[in-house]
Amino acid sequence: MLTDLPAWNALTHHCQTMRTVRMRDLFARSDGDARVATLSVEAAGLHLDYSKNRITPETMALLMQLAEEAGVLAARDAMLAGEQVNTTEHRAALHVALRAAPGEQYCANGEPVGPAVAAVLARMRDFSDAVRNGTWRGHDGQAITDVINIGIGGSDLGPRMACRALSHLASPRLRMHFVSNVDGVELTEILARVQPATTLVIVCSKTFTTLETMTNAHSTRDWFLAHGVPEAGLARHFVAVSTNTDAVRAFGIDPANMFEFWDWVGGRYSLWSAVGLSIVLSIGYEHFSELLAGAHAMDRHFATAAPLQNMPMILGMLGVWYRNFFDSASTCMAPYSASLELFPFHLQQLEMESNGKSVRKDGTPVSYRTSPIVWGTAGTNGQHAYFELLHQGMQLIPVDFIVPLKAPHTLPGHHAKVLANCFAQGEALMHGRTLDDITAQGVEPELAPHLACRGNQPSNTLLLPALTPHAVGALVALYEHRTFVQGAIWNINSFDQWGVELGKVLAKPILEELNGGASHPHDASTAALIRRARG
Ligand SMILES: O=P(O)(O)OC[C@H]1O[C@](O)(CO)[C@@H](O)[C@@H]1O
Repeated sequence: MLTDLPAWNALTHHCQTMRTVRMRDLFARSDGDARVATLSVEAAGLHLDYSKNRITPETMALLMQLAEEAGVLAARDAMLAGEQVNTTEHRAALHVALRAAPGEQYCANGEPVGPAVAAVLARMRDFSDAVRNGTWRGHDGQAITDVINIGIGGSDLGPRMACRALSHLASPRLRMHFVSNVDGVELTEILARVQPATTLVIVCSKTFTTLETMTNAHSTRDWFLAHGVPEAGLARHFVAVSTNTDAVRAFGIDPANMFEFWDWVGGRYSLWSAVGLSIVLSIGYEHFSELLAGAHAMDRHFATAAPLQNMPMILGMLGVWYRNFFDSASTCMAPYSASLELFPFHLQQLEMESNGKSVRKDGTPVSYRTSPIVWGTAGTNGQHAYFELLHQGMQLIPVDFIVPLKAPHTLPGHHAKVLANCFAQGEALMHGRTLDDITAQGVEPELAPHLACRGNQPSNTLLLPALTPHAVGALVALYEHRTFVQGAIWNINSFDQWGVELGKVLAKPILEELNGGASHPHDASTAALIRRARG
């Protein structure tokens, strides 16, 4: 039992002390520089300063002791060894194999996966080169100008986020579009902007059965046919990314135009696989290789660095510290870069679909908190929206500031303002503004309480050298491994997602009823809503 471990008990006691410690006092001591040096770490080109946390070196030692006692390192090694760590689906979770260096060998179910991975990557390279250089053309011989990725969840969020993050490297000849929502609005808007003869569609779905994706794919296919593309010409406009060859064929896409991936790749860990085809098309294979190399560098770091120097372990255990010992319910992601604006959405699926669980691997209920709510938006926008609550609200909400040191553009003057605001927010959250501070400035006593900022709010600051594919790859892999560390501590299966199935199952009979079919039994509220919708 996690809560019976010696380190858990030691942390429970230690937390009593740390609740009363103010970070500004820790920084005010003469060893402030030493604190920063001790509580900073480098990995895969990223720099993490985690000194603005409610911790001391003793806290970190205890957290790593907990990781050791809870078997996190053994769990990591089992994942890397290709064991079936996804225990309910009896699958390995080998996303690291998708970005392995040549010569590294990973096996799923005892079979080496490297050759299959390399073969698909080679096909992705050849295909994307052909589309990008105009060799692959639409049915009437025109070059492709627009690519639509139709997918949802992991088949959308990862590639959409990466294309946005690296849009400064995108081919000016290819416009990328992403459709996920089944509501038809996204698809209608995109189809109004593209021409069928010059549009390539990627139907991206691990299962090739997902309601949203298949609905959007069928509507798009109908749109092509209605706009003069003959059935025989569709092969120039549709490719598939999937694990399900039969369903791809049944949809009408030749398996020769299918880019395969495998059941040991979880949807939310799949942007490194053929699911990243849209990324390759957008930024080119060389850049995609650098993205993989950045993730690989983080994988090697995670696999080999000592716990106290191990960035994913540090971030993961800090998350456990606040979630389990301070009962913090949510965590805020604040990338100070519009290019990274979709990163919090990617993380929402990564963390909450992975660790939003309440039973342990053996099916028994957990007796402690699991995944916090992950939320956030790009800075500096967030400052003018919800940061008030971070500074003056009631809850403890750790913040991760993520910022590239160089801008992906050449507009003068902007980036220093981004950095200044990012650093200032971390400083303000940590330092706060006490009544004494305010009174010393001569503020009227009635106004003073309204100006006070509680401070002592924890944050991490993660610096990327620039928005290079390598740095973005390392960043995403860092958070994948952070999620893994936390799942291992909580002893839950971070690789299944049975909870989302229930809603999918219940939607089927409701859809039949909305389409005029017979009624099914429902609770009174749902039945009334269906009656209203039917009119
Ligand atoms: O790629 P698929 O099979 O269409 O699934 C899409 C998404 O649906 C889920 O299975 C559940 O929402 C995700 O885990 C997955 O990324």
